[in-house]
Amino acid sequence: MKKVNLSIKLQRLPKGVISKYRDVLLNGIEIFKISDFNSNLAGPNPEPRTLSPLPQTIQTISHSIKSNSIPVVIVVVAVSCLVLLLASIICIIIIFRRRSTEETSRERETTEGSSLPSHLCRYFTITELKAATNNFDDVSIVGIGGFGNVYKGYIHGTTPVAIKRLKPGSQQGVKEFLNEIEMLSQLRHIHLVSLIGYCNDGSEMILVYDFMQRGTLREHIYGSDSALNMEAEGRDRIGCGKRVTLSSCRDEAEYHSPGREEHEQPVG
Ligand SMILES: Nc1ncnc2c1ncn2[C@@H]1O[C@H](COP(=O)(O)OP(=O)(O)OP(=O)(O)O)[C@@H](O)[C@H]1O
Repeated sequence: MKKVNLSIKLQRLPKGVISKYRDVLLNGIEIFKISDFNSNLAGPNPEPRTLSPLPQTIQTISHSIKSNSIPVVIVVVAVSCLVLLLASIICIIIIFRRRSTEETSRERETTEGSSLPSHLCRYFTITELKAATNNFDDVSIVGIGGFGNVYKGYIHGTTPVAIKRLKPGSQQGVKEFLNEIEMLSQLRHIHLVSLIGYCNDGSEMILVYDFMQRGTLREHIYGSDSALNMEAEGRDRIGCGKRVTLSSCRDEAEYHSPGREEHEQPVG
């Protein structure tokens, strides 16, 4: 039998430590023999476990703190899971909504522009053109023609374009709009302004051209003020000159639609 010196120490609780056993008196001590793992009491005592440096009371307190914090941890984890779940649901809803909106607008674009040659020139949405012209701000207007206001806008942030927006009650209508798109999207010539694209969202009819920095042929030859005060005779001459220019263009152009109305083109 292994001899072990046993000692019992009685002392006051350290300051600040609260225990429900504070007033307990030591009446007696019971000493037990510890059985081994086979419940056998015959052998020597097993090696005593190294005691924790903390007194039992402190262990009890820390244990009670631990057991108190378990529900808090559970609540925190549960709330975090709930928040995560809600966030994922919201994300999924947003993604689905965005996808369905994109699909709807794509469908609208294809149905509305189905009769138009979208493979030859680009289809712009009204949102893109609003962004390009600062919501069709009057400050962006560079000219007014028979079709409507012509705005200077920027696509891809830097590329300047002329945006012709059909005004309500314009003399030119759907037929001219379609004719312009079909003809100009197939006709490319160095001396003719290029049609980049169009927009037909809702009731909008908008044409997007290369922006001609130096204005129209008329403005280029006569200046913008003189063009406004031109005599009828002068206008006729320009009309004639225009036809000459266009007929020479026609010879060089890749394609010319026979139904195309000849009119003045801005110059590059
Ligand atoms: N591609 C362009 N680049 C720069 N300015 C342009 C462009 N197209 C038009 N403009 C400006 O807008 C004004 C009006 O042009 P627009 O072609 O609409 O008039 P229009 O000659 O009456 O033709 P239409 O009758 O076909 O509308 C022009 O005088 C010009 O100042």
